Amino acid sequence: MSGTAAFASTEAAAWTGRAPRPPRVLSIAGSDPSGGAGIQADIKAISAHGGYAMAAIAALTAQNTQGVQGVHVPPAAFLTRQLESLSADIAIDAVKIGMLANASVMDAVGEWLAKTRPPVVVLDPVMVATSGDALMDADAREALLRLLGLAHLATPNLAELAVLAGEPPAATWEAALRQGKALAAAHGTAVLVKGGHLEGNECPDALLGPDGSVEVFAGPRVDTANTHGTGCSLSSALATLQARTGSWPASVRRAKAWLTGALRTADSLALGHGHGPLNHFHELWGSQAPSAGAFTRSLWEDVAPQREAIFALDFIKDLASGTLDARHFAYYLAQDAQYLNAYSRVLSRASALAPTEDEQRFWADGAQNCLAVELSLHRDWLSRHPLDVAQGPVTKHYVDHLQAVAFAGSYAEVAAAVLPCYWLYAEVGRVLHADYLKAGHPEGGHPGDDGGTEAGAHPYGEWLETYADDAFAEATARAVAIVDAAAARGSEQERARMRAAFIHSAQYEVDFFDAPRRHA
Ligand SMILES: Nc1ncnc2c1ncn2[C@@H]1O[C@H](COP(=O)(O)OP(=O)(O)O)[C@@H](O)[C@H]1O
Ligand SMILES: Cc1ncc(COP(=O)(O)OP(=O)(O)O)c(N)n1
Repeated sequence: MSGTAAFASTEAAAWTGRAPRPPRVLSIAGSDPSGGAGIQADIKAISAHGGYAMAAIAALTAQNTQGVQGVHVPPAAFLTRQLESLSADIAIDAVKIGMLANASVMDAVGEWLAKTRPPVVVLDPVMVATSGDALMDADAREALLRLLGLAHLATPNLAELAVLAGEPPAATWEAALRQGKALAAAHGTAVLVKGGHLEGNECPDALLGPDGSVEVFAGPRVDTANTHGTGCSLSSALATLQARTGSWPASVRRAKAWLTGALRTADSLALGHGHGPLNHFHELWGSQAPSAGAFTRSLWEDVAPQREAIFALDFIKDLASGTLDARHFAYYLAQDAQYLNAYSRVLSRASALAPTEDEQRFWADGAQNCLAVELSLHRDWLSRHPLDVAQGPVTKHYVDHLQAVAFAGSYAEVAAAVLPCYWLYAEVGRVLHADYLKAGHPEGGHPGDDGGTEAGAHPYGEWLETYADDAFAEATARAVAIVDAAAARGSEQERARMRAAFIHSAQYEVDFFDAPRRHA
């Protein structure tokens, strides 16, 4: 989706906490006295993302982790009084809307929004609690749709999406995306389709623009029953991050990484007997520093969707089978040469920031190797497959991201950002090389120096052999260990930034392998 370039620069500012002042974020929602969802969750999520939280209470509930025992809706006119008191005095940077129980409350909020026009409005169309209890009157759909037109982003779960779309609940992710696209186009509002209620190991979300744009955010499904308030917390985090970064994709990426951490550590709160709350302040409260290897193991698990995506790419499958279009291969090499040049500079930055001489030397060696490989690409491959290509969009975005981290990030963050290039490349090399040998190709059974293909030889055999290089595997193991050590020394917040940088780079690795098919 467009906006990725803008994302690279604004995101770094958001992550380094250099926003000039906290955005003022208003939640208009219902109260959950157990603190897991509603206003209480919103205030925590806004605060966790550096916003100043305000709240106008649209409903009171009696609820706990097991269900909703009662709902009281104050008169809509009193909600209007709360809203007008606020906007008469305080400039509001973002609004998150949650539980609005009936049409008159929705219309009151709609009137105030139309008058006030806050710069960011996120609508989480709460209808039913995780426990299954109804939180919205069944006849309020039309009023909710009117409100949708006043929001910049709506964040329905699959059941809510179906109600808004006027269709049965989507049974597949593809069907949900179709419903989300139609809703976004019909109301001129971006829609975040959420995969929380899907089955399987993955938990994707997708940002659908009213212009038909689609950006999918992969994420692992966390195995926990403590999911009370995920939708409330996500939408509040998004409103706050959007006010800080001005970029929806950047906000979704960051909020999702945070939410995954909040779910991962939710069980440690051990609250109630039903669906307990998320750990909103997992980045602030910290936990014990991770034990050796645990941090990078969790990173590896985080990027399971990216690893899977790489091996599902036509580029990788065709490279392995030898059927890859020579033009695509040449494009890949040309981009790789350009990438390596920039990557070398980022490794030099890691070297400059390194806390020990040993690590300083390790990254400096890596930087030098990149330049050597770049040179050999030009000498050995690009001279045989000449292709005059400018820097492609994926190369640019990947390099922008790395440079943003190198410019503004700590040593630990830079190390985490450069790690996927080592680790995923080594993994691809390991798997492709093993398949290559399994298919009966002998070591050294590659084309001659003239670039011609000998009968029966794999056209990319030489390439695949250099891919599975023992020295590179060793360097990868060392980079992994360095990242673990840096994570153990860092704070919980720094580890969260490391994780975000790592996941971000891993996604660019996928895009990089897919770029020849899209741009060659
Ligand atoms: N078990 C889970 N593991 C990881 N992410 C989850 C899990 N459950 C929900 N999410 C995420 O929480 C957010 C809310 O999603 P969802 O549960 O679909 O909506 P709601 O909370 O409104 O019912 C989404 O970003 C979704 O991907
Ligand atoms: C007051 C209030 N607002 C919203 C909800 C919904 O929260 P939950 O059931 O956890 O569902 P998501 O927030 O995950 O959509 C609620 N229970 N109470």
